[in-house]
Amino acid sequence: MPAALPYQTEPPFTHGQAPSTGVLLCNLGTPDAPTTPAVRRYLREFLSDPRVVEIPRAAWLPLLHGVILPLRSSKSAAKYASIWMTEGSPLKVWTERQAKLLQGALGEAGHQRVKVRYAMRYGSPSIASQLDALKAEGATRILVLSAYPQYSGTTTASLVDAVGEWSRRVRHLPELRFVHRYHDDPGYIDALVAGVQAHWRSHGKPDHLVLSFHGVPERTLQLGDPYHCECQKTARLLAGRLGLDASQWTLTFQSRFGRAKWLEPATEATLRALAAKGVRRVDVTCPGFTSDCLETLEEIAQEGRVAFLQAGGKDFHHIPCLNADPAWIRALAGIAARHLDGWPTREPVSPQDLAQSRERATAMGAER
Ligand SMILES: C=CC1=C(C)c2cc3[nH]c(cc4nc(cc5[nH]c(cc1n2)c(C)c5CCC(=O)O)C(CCC(=O)O)=C4C)c(C)c3C=C
Ligand SMILES: [Fe+2]
Ligand SMILES: [Fe+2]
Repeated sequence: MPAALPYQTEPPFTHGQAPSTGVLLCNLGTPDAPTTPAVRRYLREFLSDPRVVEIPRAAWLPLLHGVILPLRSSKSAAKYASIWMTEGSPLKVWTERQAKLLQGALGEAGHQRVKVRYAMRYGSPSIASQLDALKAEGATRILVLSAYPQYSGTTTASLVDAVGEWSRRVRHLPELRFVHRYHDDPGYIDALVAGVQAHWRSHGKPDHLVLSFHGVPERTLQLGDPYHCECQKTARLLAGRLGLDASQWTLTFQSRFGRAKWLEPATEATLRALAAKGVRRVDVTCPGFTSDCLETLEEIAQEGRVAFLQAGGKDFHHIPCLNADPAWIRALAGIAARHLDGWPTREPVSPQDLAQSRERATAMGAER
């Protein structure tokens, strides 16, 4: 028996039929429901990714399956239940809206033939299913747009891995491009500035602004991950544009996981220290998260608030993420358009040409 081909059978690209370009907005992923089994499934997939947990598999997997999943799934499910929206998980709700709005914004910017979809690295809709869908819709070029403004091996590189996994079973691949970072993109910074200023117009200014980014193990910095540096740059640009001097803001890292040392200063410890120092009002915003999610709505807006108030602070504000803010959608469209512009179009052979080639090959075979 001949070995089975690793490829699926594919129809030829549909020549000249719109749309020929796809944009895939990729975010981290989230459980399908705020229940223990759904969170367990999600965490199992997420925390089994060697990009996320860089511990030798033989040591990590027994710990994950024997301790972490049994203990964490129900605790995390309760946290998810506290932030769940009628339409679903906030991360997914916002990412889906962003994709829809991005479709419109790209159309207005002259990219009418571009089809936008969104996907999740873990959970659904999977990256593979959405790449299949774009290809079936005729996309001969696909721009993979990360929802993370700052590059990290733990997140951005893992999106590339998932696309690579998909490509291994595809014969006629679309051309692929990746947006790895936009931590200092002027449109992104402008949208962040406008979001903070709008909050301050309605609620007045705080004594101190905390810019909280998701943490990663400190070891990744020593090993060459640019994430720490890109967070610093985003924070510097944002604070500068807000006219804050160094004493008025702090960059922190949240969401520590496990026993290893993570990037510091930690958000919660900083909130407690600020309160202890006599800071009465603190505002926290999370520029590295483009959508509100568990980490911003529960860890910051709920747990962070309690930590600050318990330590003696008087007033705590969580400034929402960019979500579906029109300035952000414009920025996202600008980022995508700059990667699409100048991407030369070379349509694959037409179905007619393909049929002729096949006929010719068959005829030559018959002559021999
Ligand atoms: C080793 C663990 C983790 C690393 C490294 C990590 C990096 C990292 N994560 C984000 C963005 C998000 N993380 C979210 C949730 C989340 N993160 C971890 C662990 C690591 N993250 C866990 C276990 C969880 C799940 C929730 C929990 O049980 O605590 C989310 C929110 C997802 C949601 O459904 O709302 C986001 C977003 C970044 C940007 C990052 C590295 C730069
Ligand atoms: Fe995370
Ligand atoms: Fe968290």
